Amino acid sequence: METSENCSVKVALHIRPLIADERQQGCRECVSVTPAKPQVQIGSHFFTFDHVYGNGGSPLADMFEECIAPLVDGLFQGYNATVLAYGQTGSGKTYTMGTGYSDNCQTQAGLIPKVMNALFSKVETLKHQTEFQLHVSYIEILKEEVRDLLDSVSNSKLESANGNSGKATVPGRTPIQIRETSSGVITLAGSTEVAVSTLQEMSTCLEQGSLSRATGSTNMNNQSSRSHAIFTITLEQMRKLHSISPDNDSSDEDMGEEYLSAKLHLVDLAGSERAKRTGSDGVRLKEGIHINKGLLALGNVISALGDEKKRKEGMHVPYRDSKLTRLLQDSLGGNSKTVMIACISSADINAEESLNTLKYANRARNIQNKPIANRDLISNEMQQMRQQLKYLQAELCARGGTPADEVRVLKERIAWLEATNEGLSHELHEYRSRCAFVDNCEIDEPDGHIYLERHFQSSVSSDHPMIESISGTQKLLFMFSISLLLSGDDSGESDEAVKELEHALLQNTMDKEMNELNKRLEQKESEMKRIGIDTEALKEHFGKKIMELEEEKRKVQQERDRLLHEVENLSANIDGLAQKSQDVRGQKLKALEAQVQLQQKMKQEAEQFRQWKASREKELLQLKKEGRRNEYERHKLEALNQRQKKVLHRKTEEATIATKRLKELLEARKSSPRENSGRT
Ligand SMILES: Nc1ncnc2c1ncn2[C@@H]1O[C@H](COP(=O)(O)OP(=O)(O)OP(=O)(O)O)[C@@H](O)[C@H]1O
Repeated sequence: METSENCSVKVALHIRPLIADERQQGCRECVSVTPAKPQVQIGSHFFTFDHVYGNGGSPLADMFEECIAPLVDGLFQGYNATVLAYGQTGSGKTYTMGTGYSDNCQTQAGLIPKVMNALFSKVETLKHQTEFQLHVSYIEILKEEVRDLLDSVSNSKLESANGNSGKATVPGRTPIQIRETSSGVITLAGSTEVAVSTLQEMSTCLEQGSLSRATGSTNMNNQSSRSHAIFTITLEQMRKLHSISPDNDSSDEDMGEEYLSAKLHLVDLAGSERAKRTGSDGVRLKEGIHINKGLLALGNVISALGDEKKRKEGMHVPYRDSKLTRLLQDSLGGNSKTVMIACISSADINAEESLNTLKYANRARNIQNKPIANRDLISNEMQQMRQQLKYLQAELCARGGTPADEVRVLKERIAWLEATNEGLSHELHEYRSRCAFVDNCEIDEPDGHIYLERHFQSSVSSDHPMIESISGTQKLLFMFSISLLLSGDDSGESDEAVKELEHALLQNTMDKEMNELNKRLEQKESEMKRIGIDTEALKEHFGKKIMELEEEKRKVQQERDRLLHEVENLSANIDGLAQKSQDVRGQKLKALEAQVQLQQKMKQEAEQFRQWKASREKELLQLKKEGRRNEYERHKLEALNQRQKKVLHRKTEEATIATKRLKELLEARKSSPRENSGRT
């Protein structure tokens, strides 16, 4: 695949005009568009988007050409694309996308039908050079479940089961699973991919699927979409590649094939809604809750991706929070060119929801996608080579001259070099054959004339080193001999001249050698002389040096002895110090030991004291206890004493009374005999 380039999500705003219901309610428009600018104002808030359509902005009819057609073109270059319609319920998403399309109401054709038209007209123009294959799939996410809108079996079953289209999952049928390939591409396992080859076939798929989509009536929309729907067109192409000749821009050479594949997701989201306003309950309410949940997850993904700081910090993007965000993973922050169509109603009754949508869409503008052309590996390599070729051509242009000129010059130069090379090879060949011929001649002519001729021809120039070495008359003779030889004179004179020449050469060489030897001898003699003169001085010099060295040695020895002595002293000192420190350490140790013993003693004494104190306390307690007992006994005895005293007192009183009575009785008895005696 190609290297990616960053491209932000484009946002187009569609402002729906007031509908009949709203007019009846007396609603007013609350959104205004800044003239000639893609800017809107709602209350005190201003928002700028890539495009604004409706309500004073560009006409909605321009939306396809301005926003979507480039995506369709991109499909043919292998770029994935996504068109995403977002907005509150009843804001015009289905109207804009054209998912509610039917052949009978072409007037309201939304974006999808236009995409299909553009796609097939382009296929038609390119079909001669490219092989195309088109597939469509159509799914919806209803209550967090992915459903296949093109599965005729499930849909017919549904229809017969419900008497209605697409409202529940088919029992026994495996629900569509969302999978992620190793390269991070999101796929749907088990969804139907219908191969289509005509516009009619694709329209039928859209119409059939849209009929199967879950819709329902709410207070805010008669035909409200109750699910998020994704209509996906897959375009595969196999292109023939041709090289472009630099001379004329026509293609001339077949360069193999290129495979490209791209997907276009056309997403019609369910609208955000408030149960109070839609008046939904039961099933509708549950649907609404799921719809809002999915949209909230989408909002969180948009927030995470749209915040540059968070993005740079590599913050987690919660794609896995819902099926919707998982399916749109590539469309938001991934490999896709994405256009979001934010739909709002201009009615003041919807102002709050519209403001929310504008904020949501504004954040989406910050999302950076990384679209890449989906080529197979070989095609990709080819593409890179083609790009390299382009660069090289551009470089040639930059250096001056058109690439065609440059190429022509280079071609001419190559041709000239080839011709020169050929000439030189030819010459070489000739020389080789001549050499072979001369060698043969040498063998055939033992008198050596040809041999000499060959050698002297090459050395006939007077600045040849051999000739240079011959001086004066010899040189003249030599040159003369050669000229004789070369003149082809075959007489006895030439033989003599040759001999003379050889002799002269030999003599010359010997003279030279002799001279050389004499020179060297002279050199040696002068050297010997110089050495002989200097011997005494040298002896003296080295004697001095030896003395100096001896002196130095002596000094060094003295120094060494001194240092050794110092070291000994030091070691003795160290020993003394060590002894001292050992003594000090011993004393300290003793002191410490004494301290420790004292501490131990104190501890023991403290322990003994504690024990003694404990026993005394115990004794005290016992004594107290005994004292208390004694006290108790004393009280008891006192009480007894009191009681006994009382008894004694009572007894004493009784005794006194008895004594008194006895006394009385005795007195009475005493008096009675006297009376008796008196009577008697
Ligand atoms: N540009 C427009 N011009 C005229 N009418 C429009 C326009 N846009 C939308 N409408 C009308 O507004 C109504 C609601 O539109 P639509 O069903 O497309 O909304 P929606 O956003 O898809 O709602 P939901 O989320 O509930 O499915 C429809 O009657 C539609 O015809």
